[in-house]
Amino acid sequence: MSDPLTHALALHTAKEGRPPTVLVDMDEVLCHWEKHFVASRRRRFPHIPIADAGNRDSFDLFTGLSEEERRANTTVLDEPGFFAALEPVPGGVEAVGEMVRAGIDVAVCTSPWLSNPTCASDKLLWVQEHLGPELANNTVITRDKSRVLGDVLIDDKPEVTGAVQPQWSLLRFTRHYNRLLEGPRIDDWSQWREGLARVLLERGGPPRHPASGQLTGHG
Ligand SMILES: Nc1ncnc2c1ncn2[C@H]1C[C@H](O)[C@@H](COP(=O)(O)O)O1
Ligand SMILES: [Mg+2]
Repeated sequence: MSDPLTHALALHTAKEGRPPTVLVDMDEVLCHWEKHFVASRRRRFPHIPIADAGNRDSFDLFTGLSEEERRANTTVLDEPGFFAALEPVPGGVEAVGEMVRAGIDVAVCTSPWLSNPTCASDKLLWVQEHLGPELANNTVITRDKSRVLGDVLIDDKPEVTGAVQPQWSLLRFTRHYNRLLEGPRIDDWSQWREGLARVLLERGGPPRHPASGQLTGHG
């Protein structure tokens, strides 16, 4: 008997006539954005206190801050090179490689910090360096992930919304600001197989013939 992911991939491929497309977020999913932010902020502005990474309840960095704190945060986030220097989240690079080897169509899907002049190119450099040129080719940089086609989006943002109804299903990557929300999640990359299998199986109905769209296995 096959494991749940192999089973889910086979069902999806039989129904859709193609393997699933999995979109993978970068900040706080593939790379440690918050840790780098807090360290840079303490280095640049040692006199302005900031909570340790992992201690904010709100996703929004600017909620309830003084003008001085806002300016300090913006200065750090706007620094050229900030987004190329992030450490990988353990297991993420390996998980993406395993997905590709399992035949999954993987694309990186990430939002830029628009006021940082090198953010988008730094994100591409990060993908190229850690995941290789093929994944760099398959990287979507957008402020609106609802417009990106895919079956599953792995993301830490509490609610990923945009201008249209997304086609993908969200598989949450657990972080402190999303830990109380309902829905499928993985707590770290060691859980990606079970998490992805669950979301794919929940999305799939009975298999359909790829060419005719007819239900299969019913006489
Ligand atoms: N936890 C966060 N709080 C505030 N802003 C964040 C957080 N994680 C990422 N960001 C910023 C940094 C980037 O500009 C975008 C990336 O968003 P993502 O949803 O990870 O693509 O938002
Ligand atoms: Mg993120």
